[in-house]
Formats: sequence, C-alpha cells, structure tokens
Amino acid sequence: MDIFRNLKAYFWQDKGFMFGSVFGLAVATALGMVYPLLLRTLIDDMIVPGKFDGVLGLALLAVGIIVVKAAFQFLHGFSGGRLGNRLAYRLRNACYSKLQELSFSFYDTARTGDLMSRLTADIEGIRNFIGFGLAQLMNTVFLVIFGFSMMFAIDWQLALMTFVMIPILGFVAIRFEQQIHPVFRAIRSSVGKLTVSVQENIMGVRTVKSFAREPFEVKKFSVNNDEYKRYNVEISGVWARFFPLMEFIANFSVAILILVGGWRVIEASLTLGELVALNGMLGLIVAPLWTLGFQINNYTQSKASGERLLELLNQPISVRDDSHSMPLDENAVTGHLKFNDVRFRYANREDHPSALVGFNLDAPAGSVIGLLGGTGAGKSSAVSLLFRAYDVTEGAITLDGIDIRHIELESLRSRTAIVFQESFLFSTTIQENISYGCPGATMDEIVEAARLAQADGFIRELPLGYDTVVGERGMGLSGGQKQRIAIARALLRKPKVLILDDATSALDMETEQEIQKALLTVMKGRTTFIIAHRISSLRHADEIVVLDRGRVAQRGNHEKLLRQPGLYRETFRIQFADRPEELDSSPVASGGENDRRVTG
Ligand SMILES: Nc1ncnc2c1ncn2[C@@H]1O[C@H](COP(=O)(O)OP(=O)(O)OP(=O)(O)O)[C@@H](O)[C@H]1O
Repeated sequence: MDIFRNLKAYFWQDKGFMFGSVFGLAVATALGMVYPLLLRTLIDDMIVPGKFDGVLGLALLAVGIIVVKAAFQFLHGFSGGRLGNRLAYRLRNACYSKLQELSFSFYDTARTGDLMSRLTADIEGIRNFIGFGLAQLMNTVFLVIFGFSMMFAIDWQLALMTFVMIPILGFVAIRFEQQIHPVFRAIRSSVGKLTVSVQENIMGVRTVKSFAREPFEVKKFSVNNDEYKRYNVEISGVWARFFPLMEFIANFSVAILILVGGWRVIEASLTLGELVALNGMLGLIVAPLWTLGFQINNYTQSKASGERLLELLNQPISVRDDSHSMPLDENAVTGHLKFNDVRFRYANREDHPSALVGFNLDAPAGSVIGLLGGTGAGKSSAVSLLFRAYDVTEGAITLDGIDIRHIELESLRSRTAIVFQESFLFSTTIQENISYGCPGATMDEIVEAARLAQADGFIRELPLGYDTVVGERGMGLSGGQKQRIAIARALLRKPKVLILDDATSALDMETEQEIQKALLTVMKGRTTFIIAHRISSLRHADEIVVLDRGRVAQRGNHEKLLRQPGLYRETFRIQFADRPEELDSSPVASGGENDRRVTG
C-alpha cells in the first residue's frame, strides 16, 4: 500500500468522490442483501401459511429497493469515474511537467517508448484501480461483513460453518498476489520494450530500409514480443491454477449449507424460508469472493504501474535552481563568459575519461569564440555547459562574474540560444517553428530572422510560405533548410550568448558564406560560440580553441594558429589545398608539424 500512499497527493483532494464511490457501492450491496430476506418472508410468512395478501406489498417493496439501489449504484459509478479521471489527469500533468524539468542527463539514457507507455498504459492502470477496483475490493469486504452478520442473525451455527472457508480463500488470494506481482512488473516493462522497438523502428525507418535490415528488425521485435507473450502465458498459467481452486473452496461452503441446512429443515430447527435466504446470501458473498482473483490482479497491475510512475516522478533532477539562484538583470547582462579550470565528466560515463579537462577560456562580451577539434574532442560538451545542460564536475563557469550555477536556470537560458548539430523542427508551421523561443514575435521580426539565416528565399518559394506545415522532425525539408530554420529560430531570440554547434554543416559553402556574412551583423554585441569542422566558418573568430580529447591543444586567432605546427595548420592545409600560398605566407614559428588532423 506504500505505493498508493505515495500517490496520495494525486487523489486525496478528491476523497469526497472516493468516499462517495465506496459508500455508494456499500449501500447498494447492503440493499442487495435484502432480497434474500424478502424471499424468506415470502416463503415463511406467505407461501407456507397460504396468505397471499402481502405479496403485492412485498413486490412493491422490492421495486422500491431496486430504485434506491440504482441511485446508490449511480453514486458509485459517478464518483468512481470522477475520482479515476481526475487522478489520471493530475498524474498525466505531473509526469509531463516532470519530463519538462528533467535534465539532459536523464534523456541521455531514457527510452522514448518506455516513457510513452508510462504516460499512457500505467496511468490507465492506476485510474482503473483507484476509480473502481478499490471500491470493488472494499465491496467484497463489506459483502463478507454484511452477509455474515445477516446469516449470523438467521442461524449462527450454519453461518459459522460456512464462514470457515473464508480464511482459506483469503490465504489463497494472498498467495496468488505474491506469485503474480513480479510477473506483472515484468509485463509492464516488457510493454515498455515493445513500445520502444516500435517507436525506434518508425523513427529510424529510413535507416532500416536503406540498409535492408527489415528482417533484422522483425526478428528484434519478435524477441521482445516473445518475452511479452511468455510473461502473459506465465500469468495465464497462474490464473488457470488459481480460479478453479478459488471456486472449489468458495463452493465448498454451499455444499456445507445444502447438507447441514437441508438436514436442519427436515428436522424443523430451520424454516424453508431461512434456508433459501441463507443460500441467497451465501451466493451473494461467494460470487465476488472468487472474483477476488480479478480484483487482486487489478490491484497488482496498478501497483506495478504506480511503481513505474513514482520512479519517474521521483527521478532526481541533476540541474536545477537552488535557494541561492538569482535571476539575471536582463538589461545589464553583457555576455562575458569565463570557464575557470573546468573538468567535466558525463554522469553515465563514470568509467570513461572526462569529456573536458582543465578547460580555461575567457570570452569577453561580444567576442566570437571558435571551437575546432576531432570528433569526440569535447566541443559540444564545452558549449552545453554554458546553458547548464549539465553542471561542471570541477571548476566553474561565470557569466558577468557570477557562477552560472547561481543564476536562475530559466533566466540563464532565456539569454542564450543554441543551434544544435541536428536541427529539430516541430510538426507545425515554419512560422511557429521560427517563433518557438519568442511566441510574441511579429511577422516582420520572423521574416527578418529568416532573412539573416538565409531561409527567407526558400520559404517564400514553398506554396504556403511561412504557413507551410513541416512534417514530424522537419520531414520534407532538406538538412540545410532545416538548419537555416533552426538558425532563424535562435537569431529571433536576440540572445546575449549565441551558440552554433556545427550549425552550418549541412549547408553548401556558398550558403554558409552568406550566413557568415549575415552573422557578422547579428553577432555584434553577442558572445558567440561557433563549433565547426570547416576553417572557413571559424577564421574570423577572436579566439579559436583547438580541442583534443578534452584538452586544449592550441588557442589563438586564425593568423596565430596558422603559424603554429599542429591540428589547426594541418586542417587548413587539407581544406585549402588549393591555396598553398596562404600557408607559405604563414611560416611555422618553431618546431615540426604535427601530423594529426581534424576530421570533418
Ligand atoms: N550525452 C552524453 N553522454 C555520455 N557521453 C557523452 C555524451 N555526449 C558526448 N559524450 C562523450 O563525451 C566526449 C566528448 O563528446 P562531444 O560531443 O563533446 O565531442 P565533439 O567534439 O562535440 O564531437 P563531434 O564533433 O563529433 O560532435 C565523447 O567521448 C563522447 O562520447
């Protein structure tokens, strides 16, 4: 019950509905118990003595009871529905908000399909149990209590004899719950895996098809499907054993009643009406008792769902505001960034070397910093620390002299804009994609940003222009077009710190040059970080940092680096093989050439 106690915050404010649901069902059940009593009166007081005067009255009383019972059943259904749906609504919102809060590191290992199944199937499981299952479980308890009290009042010896079977039923039901719970937990996670493989397959369908890996994918899916089937078969095996056993035990009480009750009626120590009433009551008690398995099953499923939801809701948030966090003064912020002896290691890569080691950098307000280095050198990691995608492991990063860990996250991120290597577009209009970070932007501002990003031209050529709805993740646009929309989105925000993480890699040289030119204007007054593999994208930077396996290998401006032996000069030599004269005019200051080169 710990799980439900921990979920209390999501349903306890609706305790009125919970009470209504349980109370409605309890009263309806109690009223149902009156029918056997009516039968007893009919047999003992009317049929046996041959007095038919009261039959109509008895029938009318039965109708009256039906009406009142229906009203309480309505109360149960209405309250249970409200309770379950409101709980599911709150849980969905809470999980979704939690997903927004969770840091980048969570998403480094999270699986989309698994998260989707938590937000759908698991919430549904909880909704069903809290809304209805719980009331039904309690109803079974009420039935046993009411039913046996009434049976006791009619004939306590017979009631006691039949009651003997109840603890055995309870014991079997609890054993069943213990056996089935781990299998249900496995089924839930198996559903998650299935969803993950379907979702990944759809997302990666182009890769799958181009590599003709459909058979592999089918096989991979069938492994998960097989596991899912295996657990379900296991569950049905447990059920197959459980239900006949429960039915046998439950109906054993009926056999006792027939034997002892029949004998007592013949002996005249029990009336016929009382035997019929006792039999009716026992039937009412026994029926839900052997559905106890279903109810426990429902409870167990929702417990497994609750565990998975709580696991998500209780996920620690690695990057968050603390009590000392302060908002930035929007107007005063200049964009002066400093890395002070920063070391950074990904939390999920404890056994790997640090992604950044002893990283120092001073980026004065308005400066342009270029980052160059081989793949995996730590460039993206360095810039991701700037907007606290992750927190540094050692050292500090300051913005205008303030440690960024003491700046409110939202305030920090509102002054930064990043264009990622892979441009993600939402499946909405181009206009809305560009204005994503500035919902209040005017059309003129949107067009201006698109113009600077060299996107206005191709957007206007589309039949619906800025109102064109782009497909999921920007399907239907070329890589370069997506990048340009992503650049426009970042520029529209007019950030103090602009980060271009390989943001022009999908563009042809000519378009890139155009954007570079446009950026020269845009970058004025902003601190800009440019990660690129092309020297042409970086050569105008105030400082270029060459990274090699997380360490600064070289730093300086283009001219200085060209005169140094090392990665930069080597990369230049490869990329500008047609312009050897520039190298010749920048002779190496001292030492031999380093023959390592930057891939790109
Ligand atoms: N989210 C992550 N979780 C764990 N390790 C990561 C993550 N992102 C990068 N790394 C690792 O950190 C190191 C630096 O990666 P990073 O992405 O910063 O390199 P990069 O210089 O930007 O490379 P590229 O030019 O290929 O984008 C690599 O060893 C990489 O495998």
